[in-house]
Amino acid sequence: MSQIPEPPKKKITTQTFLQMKKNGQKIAMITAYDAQTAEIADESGIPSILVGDSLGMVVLGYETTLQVTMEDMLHHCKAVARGSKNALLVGDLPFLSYQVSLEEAVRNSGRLLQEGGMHAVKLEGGRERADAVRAIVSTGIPVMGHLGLTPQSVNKFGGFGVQANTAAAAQRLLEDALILQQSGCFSIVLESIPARLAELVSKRLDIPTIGIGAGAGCDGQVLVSPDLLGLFSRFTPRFVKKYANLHQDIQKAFSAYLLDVQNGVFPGVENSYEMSDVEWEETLRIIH
Ligand SMILES: Nc1nc(=O)c2c([nH]1)NC[C@@H]1CN(c3ccc(C(=O)N[C@@H](CCC(=O)O)C(=O)O)cc3)CN21
Ligand SMILES: CC(C)C(=O)C(=O)O
Ligand SMILES: [Mg+2]
Repeated sequence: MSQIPEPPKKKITTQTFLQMKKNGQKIAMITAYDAQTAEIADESGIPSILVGDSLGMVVLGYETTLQVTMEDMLHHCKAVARGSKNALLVGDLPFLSYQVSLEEAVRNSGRLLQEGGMHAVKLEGGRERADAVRAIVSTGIPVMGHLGLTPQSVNKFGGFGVQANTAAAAQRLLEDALILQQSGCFSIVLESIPARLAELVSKRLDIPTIGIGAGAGCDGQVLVSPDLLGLFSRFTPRFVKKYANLHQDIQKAFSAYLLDVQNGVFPGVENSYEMSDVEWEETLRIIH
């Protein structure tokens, strides 16, 4: 077999995102919250990783994303940054970190880059966040928008249901998307909206849309990694496709380990350490 090394994979930037849309190349993104997952994503050639505030629901055990803090996000952003080499890293701004003032929005975005090792930030909302987007982008920090089902507003929506499924709401979402683009966003997540609306919005925008529950007409897709791995099982949104059944696999492994321990089958000699007979004889001689 030839031993020609693969050319080093190039670092993905926000410019790559824009170029991929121009070239009609679909953009794949997954969430990650730890170094190990980020490393595997990188090995797989996934061009972009989102450290989502879904962290709160899939890793930390909260019912919603509202409890997630900047400190939580930074802790996991740092881990992902340590595990990733080439992916464009986007950090979610948690609830209350960008809404109170433009100063806080810039400060907290900067922290995700300076301390967290991210390359860009994501925030939820449309026209009401245009000033925040402009302030952050003017600092040199790329911003990804997020429209449709914005989970930090779950208490306003009354649940995690589909959004923008009326003509008026669809028109408003398109307007918000155009405002976010105008305000300087390099990309927008479209979550849980009708597929044909997402396709229309994607065609109207120059910046790439990244869909989750928004159909095949988006410029890219994002999924929560424990969802696509079949690891998270408290609920499964319609938009999730499971590419593995890790929940079941891990449960089987744990059960097998439990049985082995109970039956004295584990550890075997192959999992144990020994000392030389000479040292052992000496040990028995000096201990009583
Ligand atoms: N594991 C996980 N996956 C996600 O995609 C995700 C999170 N967590 N946490 C943050 C947000 C919340 N999201 C959610 C959460 C629940 C539904 C859901 O239950 N959807 C149902 C319909 C619910 C309804 O109509 O009220 C579905 O069948 O799709 C969808 C998106 C998306 N994000
Ligand atoms: C679902 C994605 C878009 C997200 O915002 C998250 O993981 O927090
Ligand atoms: Mg999020």
